[in-house]
Amino acid sequence: MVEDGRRIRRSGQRRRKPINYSESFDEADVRNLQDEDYREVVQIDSSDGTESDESHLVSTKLGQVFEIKDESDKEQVEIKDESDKEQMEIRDESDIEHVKIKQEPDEADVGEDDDDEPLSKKRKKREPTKRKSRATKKAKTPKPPKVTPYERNTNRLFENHPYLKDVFPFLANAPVYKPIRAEQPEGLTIKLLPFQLEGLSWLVTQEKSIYGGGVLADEMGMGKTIQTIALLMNDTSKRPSLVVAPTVALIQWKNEIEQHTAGKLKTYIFHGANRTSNVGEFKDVDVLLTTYSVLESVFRKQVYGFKRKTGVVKEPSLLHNMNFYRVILDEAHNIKDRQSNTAKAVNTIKTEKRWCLSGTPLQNRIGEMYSLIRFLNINPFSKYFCTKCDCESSEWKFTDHMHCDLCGHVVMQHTNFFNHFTLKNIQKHGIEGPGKESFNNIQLLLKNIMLRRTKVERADDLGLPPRIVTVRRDYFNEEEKDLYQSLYSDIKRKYNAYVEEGVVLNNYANLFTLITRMRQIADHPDLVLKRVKNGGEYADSVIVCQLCDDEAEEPIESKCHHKFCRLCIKEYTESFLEESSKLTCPVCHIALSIDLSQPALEVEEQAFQKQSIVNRLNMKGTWRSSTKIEALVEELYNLRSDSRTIKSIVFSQFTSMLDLVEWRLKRAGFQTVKLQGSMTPTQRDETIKYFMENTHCEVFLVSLKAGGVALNLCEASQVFILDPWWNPSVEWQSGDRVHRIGQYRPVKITRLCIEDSIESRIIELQEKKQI
Ligand SMILES: Nc1ncnc2c1ncn2[C@@H]1O[C@H](COP(=O)(O)OP(=O)(O)OP(=O)(O)O)[C@@H](O)[C@H]1O
Repeated sequence: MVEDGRRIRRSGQRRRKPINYSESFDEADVRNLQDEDYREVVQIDSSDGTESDESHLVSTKLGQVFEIKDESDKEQVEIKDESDKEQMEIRDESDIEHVKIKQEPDEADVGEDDDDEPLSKKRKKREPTKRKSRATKKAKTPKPPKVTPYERNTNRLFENHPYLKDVFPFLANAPVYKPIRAEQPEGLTIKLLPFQLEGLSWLVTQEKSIYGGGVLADEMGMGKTIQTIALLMNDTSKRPSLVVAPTVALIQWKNEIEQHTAGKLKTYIFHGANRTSNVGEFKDVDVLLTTYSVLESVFRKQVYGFKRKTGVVKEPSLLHNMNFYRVILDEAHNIKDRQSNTAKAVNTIKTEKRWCLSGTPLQNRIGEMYSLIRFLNINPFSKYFCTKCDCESSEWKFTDHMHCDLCGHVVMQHTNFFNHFTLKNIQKHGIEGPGKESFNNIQLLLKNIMLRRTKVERADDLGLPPRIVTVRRDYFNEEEKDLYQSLYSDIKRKYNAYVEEGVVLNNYANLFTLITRMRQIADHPDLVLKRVKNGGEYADSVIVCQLCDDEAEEPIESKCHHKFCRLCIKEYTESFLEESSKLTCPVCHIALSIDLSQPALEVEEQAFQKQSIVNRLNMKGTWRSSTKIEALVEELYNLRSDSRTIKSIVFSQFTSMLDLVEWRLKRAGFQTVKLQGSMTPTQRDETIKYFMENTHCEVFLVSLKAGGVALNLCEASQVFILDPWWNPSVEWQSGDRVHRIGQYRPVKITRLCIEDSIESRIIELQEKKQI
């Protein structure tokens, strides 16, 4: 029943006009594929061509797994999720209303309408004439328009917190941002481009404003780091600053600061086991650099403690006991889950100014902005308000889970400003009517706290060479085709059996894994045939992702002790947006509980090498390459020239694929380096340096899950993406590693695709969406 109900709702939603976020968020690029499209991709619905209710539901569900769905559905699903997620803290207004109507009816609630309705319905049947005359009477005395639950709550909010009325008029009347160029800061050795000088001027003005910071959201590779360093140099007496960045970007930050300030700013990397515990060492430090994982870890140890023989020990966090002048979050979307420990860890840092840097501040949902707004402390957007009295608070304080610690009113009577004035109406109305107003509200807010420029807008300043994206299409050889077909038939058979038994949803994770296998075969059959099996020879020494069956990249662990690549489990959990209550562990099927931003589990480098697929295969004897690998080899051969080295980056989401490619390329005479998740920041930095500085090193193999963001790899001008990723923005980010300032050669991005496999369908649908 529930499923049917859901299906009906969804089909209703599909009729709604699709919502295009990108209109308002520039290149927010929330491009998902339609669920009809998804069925086209996977084609595993009932074999007779008719679509059962359940198959429809599941194809829709699976569509969400791979983010292939209708945009209007997306809106519903995404926002619904937000309200689900915020169930405890940010209540649904309609819920509040529902409860209120029952608990304490007021004038509006017990209006004529409510009482008359059943009676008038009855009369409609029995006394048509009388009913008509009454209608005429009514027409003479028109009723005042009904106040919607939303309006009622808004009124109550305004009654109890009058200043809230002025928030949006204030934002609307704020001076419009006018690009003004700042002076090049003294001591900054890199000459800022015109738009970067404008950026610096905005950063300085913004710090002086009531917001004390904001979001610098220039497109990737336009120099957000440089502009921030310029801000640091603009007034060096304002210190210390804390930069929180992903591990992969940490050393890059240090290098850029040192290179471009001629050593004027003293840096300290707070990372690794040997980091100091003596705050005195930070006395002369201008910029402290750390990672999200370290910050989360020290926060956790301070708040929750850790186990020792003597019991739980709590350790004060050095970073949380310092007073910073400013905190800068690089790749700030790392805190988009506001309930994660990482978000809590950054929110509790003591600082005067707060900055978020991100080329993609909005990856999936508008709700993701909330976590950034909370960090930035943008009032009243980050606050909770009581609709019954003047109580307001930055924290959600309900010790007994029922009544507010401050005012005693119940949970339902509290709401969050951002949620009420932006999310709720978009959830209910899309961008029509009140939804449009909420959309405008978000735009007003962003206009005041965010600066975003795109490469296209600033093409003249940047002088970037063109970027060409092509798809190279190949066909399976006979052997691969047989294998693929048999796997495909197996999946189809299993799927149909699940449909018949009515247990498709229970086998969701199973299907997810099987489809990953189809994608792995398109790379090389050995990824499936020779994968590390549970309990197998290497199972103890390596961490295997329980979703992709590959060596886990940035492995993280669920409460039920199962381990996954961070990106795999993230995609998996995001696919349950509509029904988070059904989110179960793909291994043991109990309700899944996992902190997606927890620090990655440590992997022994030696174990990592020992278990490489290359060590498991007989590479010298009978090993056969694959269509995909040979296509890459051919492309790389074609790039060879006598006069110069053309460097390439090869991305794959499967580390085993990178191992095979590495082995094959070495045999073909290519010098390669490889970046993988298990490397320390120093190892990563040395590997990047080796590639950039060594002319003979032609190919850089990068795990999409580990190195898709925050890398500067301008020495290369060719990018090969070996396997399409469900979320196209992850692929675009990889291309931006080379198409950035400092690139003078035309950039070519080649996506390798096996035409007669699931890959061609994914690419087809991604292209369809981009038109
Ligand atoms: N004005 C400039 N002159 C020369 N090089 C520059 C300038 N601005 C930035 N760069 C270089 O361009 C590259 C990209 O800059 P940066 O890393 O700051 O971009 P970003 O916007 O932070 O990128 P991402 O979002 O990918 O992290 C860097 O190598 C940087 O040194």
